[in-house]
Amino acid sequence: MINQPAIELKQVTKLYSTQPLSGVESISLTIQQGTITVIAGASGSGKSTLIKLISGLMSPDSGEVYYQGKHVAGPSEKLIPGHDAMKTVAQDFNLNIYAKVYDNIAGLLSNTDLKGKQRKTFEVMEFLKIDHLAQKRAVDLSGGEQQRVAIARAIITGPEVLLLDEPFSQVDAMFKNELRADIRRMATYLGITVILVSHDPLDGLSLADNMVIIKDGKLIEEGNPFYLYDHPKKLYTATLLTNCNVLSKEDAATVGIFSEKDNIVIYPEWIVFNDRGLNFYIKECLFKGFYEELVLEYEGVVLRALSQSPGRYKKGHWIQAELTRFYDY
Ligand SMILES: Nc1ncnc2c1ncn2[C@@H]1O[C@H](COP(=O)(O)OP(=O)(O)OP(=O)(O)O)[C@@H](O)[C@H]1O
Repeated sequence: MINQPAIELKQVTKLYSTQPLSGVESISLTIQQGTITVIAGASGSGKSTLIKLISGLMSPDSGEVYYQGKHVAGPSEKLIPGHDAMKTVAQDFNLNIYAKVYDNIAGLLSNTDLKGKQRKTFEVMEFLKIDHLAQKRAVDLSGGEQQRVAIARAIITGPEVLLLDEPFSQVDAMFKNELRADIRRMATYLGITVILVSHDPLDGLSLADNMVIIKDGKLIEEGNPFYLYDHPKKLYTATLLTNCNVLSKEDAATVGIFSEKDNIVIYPEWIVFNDRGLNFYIKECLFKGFYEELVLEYEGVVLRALSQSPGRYKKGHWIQAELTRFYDY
């Protein structure tokens, strides 16, 4: 059910004794049951460490992880590490690559009820649209198909929480959309709480109920993706979620924005072409399909703007553009 905390992290710290120290520090986070949480951050920011801590595959140095109000036991407290209600799909998929898809999935169920085992395996394969691949060896599948088999293996035993480590890293744009839809179906129809980590937050914008931004092992900001995109409290969030322009206060003043803060952020879509704006020189027109990115210059200050009329503006021409919004940090 939505709006019941499934997972709670209280001041969780796990530091590796590297120089400088790395890991995660003092992370407090609440994850509601049946929701999709996307943990986004650059490579090395601590995302994989965080999901290992949540699922009990690693113990925190300090702080506590709770699942449904109960302490999550770490590897030293359990014979088989990992919380029984949680399953992780790691980046390497962990498949038996020379075995058939069917056996990769069915092999996780016991043989006490063979008919039930077959039925359940086909149910899960159908749910993930891989039933036609049942007799193929995993090694002969595409990366996207292997990913689905890995997810099928993870959900066949009915976990309550599914953790996905970089599920979008090896798949093309078309498959990303299908994968997003599958993840949403698992949360909606199976009631699974999904936590996924991605170094590219744009992968998660349309999927996440809650987005968590981490940087250098610290939780920077979290919230609904729409709100985070539109009202980032931190410069880092703005630069991670958007391809924004970041100006110094001096450059901002040149284009008519006055602030005492050091960084002035202007999203490309906040630059509007009308006759109220400054007269910019068009340095570049970069065709992107249904839109164009224009690189504009005004007295040495360069800004990227968007045009939804490809072909309309030309490199070397001039254009009037108004900067309608900004944030300062
Ligand atoms: N077992 C370990 N021993 C020492 N340092 C580690 C260990 N595991 C991770 N680290 C370091 O901790 C930091 C966080 O690593 P982690 O794998 O959690 O980050 P990540 O955000 O998942 O990165 P990526 O996106 O590259 O997978 C990195 O600097 C990494 O080098």
